[in-house]
Amino acid sequence: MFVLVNLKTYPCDPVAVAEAVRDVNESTAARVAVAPQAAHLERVAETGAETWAQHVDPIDYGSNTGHTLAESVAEAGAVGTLVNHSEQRLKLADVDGAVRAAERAGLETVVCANNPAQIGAAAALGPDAVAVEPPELIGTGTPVSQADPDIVEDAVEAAQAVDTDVSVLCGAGISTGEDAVAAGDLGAEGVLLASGVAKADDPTAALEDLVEPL
Ligand SMILES: O=C[C@H](O)COP(=O)(O)O
Repeated sequence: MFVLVNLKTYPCDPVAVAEAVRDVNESTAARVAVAPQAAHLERVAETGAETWAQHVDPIDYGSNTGHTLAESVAEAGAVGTLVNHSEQRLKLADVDGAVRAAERAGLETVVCANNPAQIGAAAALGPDAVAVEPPELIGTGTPVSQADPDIVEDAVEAAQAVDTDVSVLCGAGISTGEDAVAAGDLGAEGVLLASGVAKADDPTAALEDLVEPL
């Protein structure tokens, strides 16, 4: 199972969390990665943790002030990127453009979406994976895999109807190993989570608990 820890803009120490991700990744069959803010990518990647960007823009080199270029995050050490996170929504054409930009830079992609219908549309754009996240559960500590299992199963069905090569992750409120196992039982191949680790008093212990049954 893929466990992707998004640090958002939480006031945690990104290097300390990345070191925990690196160490936990070595002790589990799960694949564990971390997505820090763009400004922290290089320092996080230097820890040896698998490092993802939180966003890239649908742009190429040129006059794009304030945008995030896929090649630059790859150069900073990212191996993948989220696209269209609920907190960084894009128009459909821009989701497509961001996925193409990420591919151009050799980045793996996870396109986020709110519901199964959007998951089908996202899967049609050919990312490596999609992640279904009901916005109302994000940051609540109420796990989508237990509070709304139908949305996960329907998202898996919607993605597979479009492209069986696209993996499905789920996110929102995931914080324990039990939540992640429930996600796997519903057909998800991974989980996308944030507050359960980034806001934990002891991120290493939180991660160890999360991967323990995986
Ligand atoms: O990117 C992560 C998701 O938005 C889930 O956030 P959360 O684990 O704090 O609910």
